[in-house]
Amino acid sequence: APPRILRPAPPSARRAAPSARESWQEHDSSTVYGRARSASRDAGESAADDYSTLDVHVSARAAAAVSSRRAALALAPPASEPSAAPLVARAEAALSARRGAEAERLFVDALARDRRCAAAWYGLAALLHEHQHGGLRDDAAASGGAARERLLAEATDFALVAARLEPAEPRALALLGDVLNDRGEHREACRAWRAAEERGRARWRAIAAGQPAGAFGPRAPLRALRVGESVALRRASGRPFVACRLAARPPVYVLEGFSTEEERAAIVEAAEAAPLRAVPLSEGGDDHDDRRGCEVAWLSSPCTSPASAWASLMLDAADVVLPRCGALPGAAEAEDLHVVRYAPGGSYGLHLDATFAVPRAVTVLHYLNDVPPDPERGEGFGGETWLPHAVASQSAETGGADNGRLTPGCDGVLVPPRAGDALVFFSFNEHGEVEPASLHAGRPASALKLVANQWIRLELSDRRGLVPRGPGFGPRVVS
Ligand SMILES: O=C(O)CCC(=O)C(=O)O
Ligand SMILES: [Fe+2]
Repeated sequence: APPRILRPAPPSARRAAPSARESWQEHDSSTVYGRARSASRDAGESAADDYSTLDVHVSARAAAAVSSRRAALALAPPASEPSAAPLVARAEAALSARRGAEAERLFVDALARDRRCAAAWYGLAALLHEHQHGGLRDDAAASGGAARERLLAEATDFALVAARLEPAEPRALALLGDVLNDRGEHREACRAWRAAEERGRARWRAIAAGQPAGAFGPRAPLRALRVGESVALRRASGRPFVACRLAARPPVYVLEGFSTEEERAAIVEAAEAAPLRAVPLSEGGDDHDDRRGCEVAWLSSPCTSPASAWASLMLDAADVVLPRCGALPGAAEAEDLHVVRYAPGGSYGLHLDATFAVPRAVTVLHYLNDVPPDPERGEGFGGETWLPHAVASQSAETGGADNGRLTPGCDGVLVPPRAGDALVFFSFNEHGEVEPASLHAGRPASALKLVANQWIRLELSDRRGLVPRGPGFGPRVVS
């Protein structure tokens, strides 16, 4: 899940002087963060998506910011390529490979060709947001204080422009929420997230309506397994593994022996060489991030690095879990690999991986090392992944003692990290809705714990992608 780091935002100059109006600018009202101020909205009562209009101040600031970036980059005037699309595709690949400076040039260049290119505005906002989190190798991680504020202010404007230009898309508003949250503008962040969810829900309702049964669930043969049953399979690469079903709702599986030692070693090595970002313990502000004592890094998906040592791991896993459903746009697309390294004692509190705006249909959590049980505290303190509400039949009620409390080891599913295993669970139910029982946690680790999250989306509308493969792939039953 994207980290949300909260720091108090200094009162900043939010309103720059408006400059000349361009044709793509429309509204001229006094707004903050792209919406008209009104008493009821300020009280947070309205969840209406009023991001489909754009204030002239915001658009003027965004245009000025792009122009000054363009000047700073000393880009030649746009000439040869008439279309922004190829530039955006290259920029997205550069961003995924953490080449921030190159991504910036390309996005800015794309906007010089087409000022209405939503993907470029969104990409620039994502880039700046990631900069301030230190998730890029370039200079950016160093920027703190005022520089950080400036980056986030620009990211706010860019996300608002993108949200206006693609009114059916949730991604820009989800990002806007993250950016505002980072600025300490929590109420505004909530509005943006709510509006993103509204957009996402409408989108998934429409898509789900046209799907055959099971489109959102596990593919065969995982689908047919009952809880407690297992089946011996082979990865497309030929490696044998065993799939075992752990819960019915949500569908939860463990794929035993799925990754190879070489793949795990390569992931760990690359993550340590990548800009690992610490998720701080509190003090200075990360009270609201429910991770403790861990660091995170992103590694490129096979889309941008088809030759990476973990590309076939991700492709094979995508193949095993989701049905290839022609009507569903981009089924089996994955984000970049999200590596988490927990120090002893590190943990990740209960959370959902998916929202309508961030439709992570399936989580494949690759365990990269063995974590021993805690000799004193026992179950639930060995870095297990816990899904407290997971149940063994569709109709079963969630567990819990008389007091209604759920306990690791008694309730739900508790999966110990074992090198090579992959935990698979589905965050969308058969109706294409987010499944609340997919709530999960990383329990306190007794020792160093390394995992890699592979999030497979129903649709991949942001910069991270995995090239879908042709028909004919999929796990083979070992006879
Ligand atoms: O570390 C774990 O066991 C869970 C990690 C997780 O849920 C996440 O990174 O989203
Ligand atoms: Fe998670």
